Amino acid sequence: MNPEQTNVVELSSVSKRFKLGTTEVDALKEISLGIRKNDFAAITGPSGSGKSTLLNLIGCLDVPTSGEVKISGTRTSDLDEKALDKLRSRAIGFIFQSFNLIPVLKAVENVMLPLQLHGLKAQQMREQAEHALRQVGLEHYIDHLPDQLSGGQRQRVSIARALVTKPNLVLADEPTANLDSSNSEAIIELMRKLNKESGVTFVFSTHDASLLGKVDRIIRIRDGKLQEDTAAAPLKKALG
Ligand SMILES: Nc1ncnc2c1ncn2[C@@H]1O[C@H](COP(=O)(O)OP(=O)(O)OP(=O)(O)O)[C@@H](O)[C@H]1O
Repeated sequence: MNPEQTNVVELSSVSKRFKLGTTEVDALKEISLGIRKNDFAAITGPSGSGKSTLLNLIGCLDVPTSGEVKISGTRTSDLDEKALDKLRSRAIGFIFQSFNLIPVLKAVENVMLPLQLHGLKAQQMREQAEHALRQVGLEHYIDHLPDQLSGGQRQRVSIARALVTKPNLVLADEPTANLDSSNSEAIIELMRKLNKESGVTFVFSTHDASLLGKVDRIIRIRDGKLQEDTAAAPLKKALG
């Protein structure tokens, strides 16, 4: 079997250089890795090591300076902005550390938002949003506004919003950074349950070493370089 067929996203020798005035920062250097279907993976590394930059490239929110990104086998450099937008909105869900909920919209209305690009009727959007809120255990908070919810509940709403379009891949940049330790664990356990039950691939970044015991795969970066990828370990071992 061609291993690429099972990869949701494939990065080949990807580098990212930022220019700030006359200064250049090599945020990522020659990273090659594949995100496989059903992965439950954490990207970890010190502050400034390139975690957010890597997630942004995996999610096609940014483009590499060199190297290649493929989504489900399609080279993203072959797509125009409109095609890339469409691919992103259908295939990838995003979760942010600050939740990014709209304060004047109820939980269910926040979750309905990504469906507006999908040409559904209002009733269908509402039913799908309510289903996503049930999946994250918020069936009793459907009509609450974000400021009537705790931090952990707000992050659950944003997980429901990421899942409502039924993406193959959900990316989360430091999803637990604004939560206390018990809520952080609960959010990772919820993502893991959704990963096991619905087969959604999850990749999230974290500083928090205590969460790494809960993932199947650790992608560790340092100074923009891939330092460790536990998914690659068995292969290396097998090759001696
Ligand atoms: N838009 C940008 N312009 C210039 N430099 C940037 C930009 N985005 C990131 N960088 C630089 O790239 C490097 C990697 O940043 P990145 O945000 O990916 O790290 P990180 O590991 O996510 O950090 P943290 O854990 O603190 O969020 C840093 O040196 C950062 O200053």
